[in-house]
Amino acid sequence: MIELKDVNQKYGGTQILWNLNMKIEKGSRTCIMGRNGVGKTTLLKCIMGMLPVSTGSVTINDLDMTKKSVEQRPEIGVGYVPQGRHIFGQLTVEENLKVSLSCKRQPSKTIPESVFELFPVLKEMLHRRGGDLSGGQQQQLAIARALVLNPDILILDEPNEGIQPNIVQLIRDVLLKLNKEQGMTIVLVEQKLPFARAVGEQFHLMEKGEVVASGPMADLDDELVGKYLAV
Ligand SMILES: Nc1ncnc2c1ncn2[C@@H]1O[C@H](COP(=O)(O)OP(=O)(O)OP(=O)(O)O)[C@@H](O)[C@H]1O
Repeated sequence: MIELKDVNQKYGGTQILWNLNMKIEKGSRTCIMGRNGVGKTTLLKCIMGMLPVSTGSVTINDLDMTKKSVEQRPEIGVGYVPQGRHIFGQLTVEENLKVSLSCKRQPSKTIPESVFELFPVLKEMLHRRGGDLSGGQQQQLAIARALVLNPDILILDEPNEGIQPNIVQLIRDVLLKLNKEQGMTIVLVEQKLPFARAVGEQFHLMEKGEVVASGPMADLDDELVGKYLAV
């Protein structure tokens, strides 16, 4: 389980997260939602150790994550697909995937075949430079790079931004499959309601750095959508 208790976070003098509390159950599919700028990416970066929390606690399976480095997250079984993908444009698809293998959790030096079963285009593009791939292919690579380490928890920050509909469907199917067949916990920051509803079982809705509503996805009704998501 991922648990955040009374988390405050500041960029310099500007406070972004305010006494934020959130629980994400093991094996769940959870969507974190909210309008632009409410602090969703900041929250994920705090979970990933990319930003320090000012006060409060972040635990994963009862381990205090505020004391662990970014590099220790994969060993604990946490995979991260950042907003904007951040693949290495000058490296080939194969090299991008192998970068992850340098992490201790994966004893093998071979890219698991399972990532190519999920994203067959990556096998075809294995020797192509990351920077030459389309946006949709880059996103598949970014997800595959996290999966190479066989995480128990996969955290994705708006994986569908600027992606064509057939790849959005593929990503949806992959996330559902990973959750159903491997029990992988899926944590998704998502602004698009249809995708969030298709993937998420649980939601947390954020506004101005706080969680304002949480529950099963069926409880995300028109009133909440109108109040906290509509633009
Ligand atoms: N490096 C930074 N320095 C200062 N302020 C920042 C920094 N990064 C983000 N912010 C501010 O923190 C607030 C929350 O940003 P964040 O990216 O976490 O929101 P978000 O909900 O993920 O938004 P989006 O949906 O647009 O990605 C915004 O007001 C943003 O301008």
